[in-house]
Amino acid sequence: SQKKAWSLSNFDIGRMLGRGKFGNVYMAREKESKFVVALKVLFKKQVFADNVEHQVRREIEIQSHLRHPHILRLYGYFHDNERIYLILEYAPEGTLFKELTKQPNRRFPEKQTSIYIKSLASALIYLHEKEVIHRDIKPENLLLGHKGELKIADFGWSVQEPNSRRHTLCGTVDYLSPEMVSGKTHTKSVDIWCLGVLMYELLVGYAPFVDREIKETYKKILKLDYKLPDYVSKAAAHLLGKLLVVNPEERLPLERVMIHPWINAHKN
Ligand SMILES: Cc1cc(Nc2nc(/C=C/c3ccccc3)nc3cc(N4CCN(C)CC4)ccc23)n[nH]1
Repeated sequence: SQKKAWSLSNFDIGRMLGRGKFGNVYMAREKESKFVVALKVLFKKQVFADNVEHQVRREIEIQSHLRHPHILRLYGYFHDNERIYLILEYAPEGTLFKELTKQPNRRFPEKQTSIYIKSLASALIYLHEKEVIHRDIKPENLLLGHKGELKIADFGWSVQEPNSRRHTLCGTVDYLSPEMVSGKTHTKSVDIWCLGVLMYELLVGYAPFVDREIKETYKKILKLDYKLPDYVSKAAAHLLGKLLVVNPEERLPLERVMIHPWINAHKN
């Protein structure tokens, strides 16, 4: 809800948090309230050059109406001659990508992974109810709140962390679903595939179909060619087998993910 007309003079700008394809993200504080936000700056020249202006409008329109504990808030936006500014919720614990690299063996324990996956599934159910799909939920686009809770933070932009591990400009191909690799349109079910790819990456430390050659990754995706290390539990392997399914119609519905035994094992 764009109640107030914001401008740069309302904010003290802090440190740069990350470098995006269309501009950078800074910590900022609203002067009157001292409320800390993240300010995402998009350069109009870059946005128009890449002809994504309609996408920016759509993303702002969608994101500003979403209210969910695991989806990063967009509080408002404003622009000047050169830039568009998005006023975003500040997530104080950084990106899941960074947290993953800090873990022993660069992978999360199964209990922690199940908590992340359950949060994401509930956010995706909410998004699907609002007919919003394909939030590319890779670790670079997931942030952590002050209690370490997960927040989907993407606007559909491929954001490159300063030392991001994936250097393809359009974001990694590791998360592409078979239907997208074969150029079909994507439906909500693409998010269930991406949830499976993310679950694998958090448990193992790298994506299931990763390869040096993009063409090889595509082949592996289409053939469902991935290996499960033996330390992955049977229950986790069972859920992965229900998410990483080539036929979009056969993937486990998100409501079923929420009640899967592996997801709720940490309850007891
Ligand atoms: C939109 C947003 C970001 C955000 N918070 C943070 N973003 C990014 C990195 C952001 C980024 C942006 C563009 C491209 C790549 C990364 N890094 C962060 C790093 C943080 N720290 C402090 C906590 N440390 C454990 C890790 C480093 C804290 C918040 C961060 N809240 N809301």
